[in-house]
Amino acid sequence: MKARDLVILGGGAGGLVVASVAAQLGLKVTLIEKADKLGGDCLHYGCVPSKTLIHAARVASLMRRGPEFGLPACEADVDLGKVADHVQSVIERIQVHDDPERFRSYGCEVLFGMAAFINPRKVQVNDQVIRGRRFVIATGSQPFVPPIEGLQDAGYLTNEDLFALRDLPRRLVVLGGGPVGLEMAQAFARLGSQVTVVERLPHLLPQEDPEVADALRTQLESEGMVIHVATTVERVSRDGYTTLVGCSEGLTLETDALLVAVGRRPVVEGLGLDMAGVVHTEKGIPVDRRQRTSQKHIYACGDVCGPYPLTHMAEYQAGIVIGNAIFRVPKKTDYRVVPWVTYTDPELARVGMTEQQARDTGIEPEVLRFPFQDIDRAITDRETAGLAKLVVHKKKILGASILGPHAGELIHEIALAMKTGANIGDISATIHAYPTLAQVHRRTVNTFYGKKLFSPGTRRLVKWINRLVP
Ligand SMILES: Cc1cc2nc3c(=O)[nH]c(=O)nc-3n(C[C@H](O)[C@H](O)[C@H](O)COP(=O)(O)OP(=O)(O)OC[C@H]3O[C@@H](n4cnc5c(N)ncnc54)[C@H](O)[C@@H]3O)c2cc1C
Ligand SMILES: NC(=O)c1ccc[n+]([C@@H]2O[C@H](COP(=O)([O-])OP(=O)(O)OC[C@H]3O[C@@H](n4cnc5c(N)ncnc54)[C@H](O)[C@@H]3O)[C@@H](O)[C@H]2O)c1
Repeated sequence: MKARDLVILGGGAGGLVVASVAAQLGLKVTLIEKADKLGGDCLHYGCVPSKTLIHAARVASLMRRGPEFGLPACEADVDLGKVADHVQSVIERIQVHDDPERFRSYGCEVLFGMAAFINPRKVQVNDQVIRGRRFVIATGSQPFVPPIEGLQDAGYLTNEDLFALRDLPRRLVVLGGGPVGLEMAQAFARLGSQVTVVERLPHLLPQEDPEVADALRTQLESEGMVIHVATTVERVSRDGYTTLVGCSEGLTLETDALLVAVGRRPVVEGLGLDMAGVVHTEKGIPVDRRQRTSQKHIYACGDVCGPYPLTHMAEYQAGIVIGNAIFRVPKKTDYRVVPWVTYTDPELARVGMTEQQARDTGIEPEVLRFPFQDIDRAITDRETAGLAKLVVHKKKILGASILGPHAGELIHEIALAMKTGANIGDISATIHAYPTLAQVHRRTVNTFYGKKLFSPGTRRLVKWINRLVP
């Protein structure tokens, strides 16, 4: 029986980072992936295909918007099969980084098959049993499909089959107004589907600041999407090729395709976690701040443990695992400054607290806002929808929500300010190039200083100085 220093279950974002570093440091590492290729959800069914599709749909939208720029209008005659081929080609291009041979060249053993613990020190894959000193569970998550009457019989799509569609559905109902639902709803709407979103709660993106989420909703509706919030789907049925989606308040939607995007479920089944003595629930595997499970030699990272089901967080947690399991230093997670982005157009980016979250901790924050309609670069690009909103206390930034063009890039200036303890005065004092979208940060913080600068007190002071000093 083989004995390894580190055995990793799952070759997605989290598992691959740990495998690559551990093998290059000379440890005996085995990486086990149940699919027939490495890369996980992000590469095959998540970030990469979704962002590629979003960009293709944006190009279609820009073609249509030609006259806004003095150019001819051009209605894109979309062949979804060709778009799907393009999406696949991008996956293949990025897949090169996750080629098993690359990992093998570092000395990492890569095995394909379903891994399961048979006891706290041993994992079985196919007919092999592998003994390990330490383990990392990085098995990710899968789409949660709610128990709605008739849904299984009527059929539905999830992110696992959406990107393989070759025919554009004329009508698409999206169940769930979270990041997956909204990104895909807008992309399909721009490619030509009539899209309706059904969200159970009163606001889209319920984890975001409602003011900013509602501004995004207005924008999506202006593009022709129909959005029902505070609406529950009660039953789904099929009538020939049409799917009937029965909702609360007697609303029935007719559609050609139904996308279920109501959240994720961590992959904990079939892993032999009971045999390993690893505590788990259907919400995932609880870990401490060093990413250790209830068995201290078994670590977990990524969607399987949360709390942020995002690729950059799986990678961040993988770094904590590397610190603890490989370098044996007690490195701990710190979630005070975590940025994330919903890649709608405009993008909605967030870091730190919302206004309400700050109030909930007993702080009375200063809230600074600035609209993109007054940012020159947004005007030149005709991308003026949205605003930046900063939540500030004693000049320190507690959080930010940005809805606007390239908000996902812009949020990182705020993330860096928060991480380094820079205050709004530092942002105001930093020269920002003209005309960039990043000027929104100076303009936002200057709404704070503007009030003080042009106050009656300062005006009196200026008058007085100018009288006294010749
Ligand atoms: C549509 C969509 C869009 C997304 N867009 C973004 C985005 O823009 N930005 C972002 O940050 N995040 C995004 N995410 C989230 C992101 O994909 C996940 O957070 C990320 O993939 C988590 O990485 P992971 O390593 O935990 O899991 P995964 O990448 O899913 O990897 C887990 C791997 O474990 C394997 N596995 C499971 N069970 C076993 C077993 N028993 N034995 C062996 N192998 C096993 C799986 O096959 C899989 O390859 C998106 C998700 C979706 C669904
Ligand atoms: N841009 C990104 O970074 C990105 C993109 C996609 C996904 N993700 C990650 O994947 C995770 C999963 O995304 P998601 O959008 O599937 O889940 P989510 O949990 O973030 O959002 C699901 C939405 O569906 C709603 N909902 C739940 N049950 C419902 C029902 N029965 N009927 C109608 N609405 C219902 C919820 O209120 C919520 O608004 C996210 O939390 C995120 O971390 C990230």
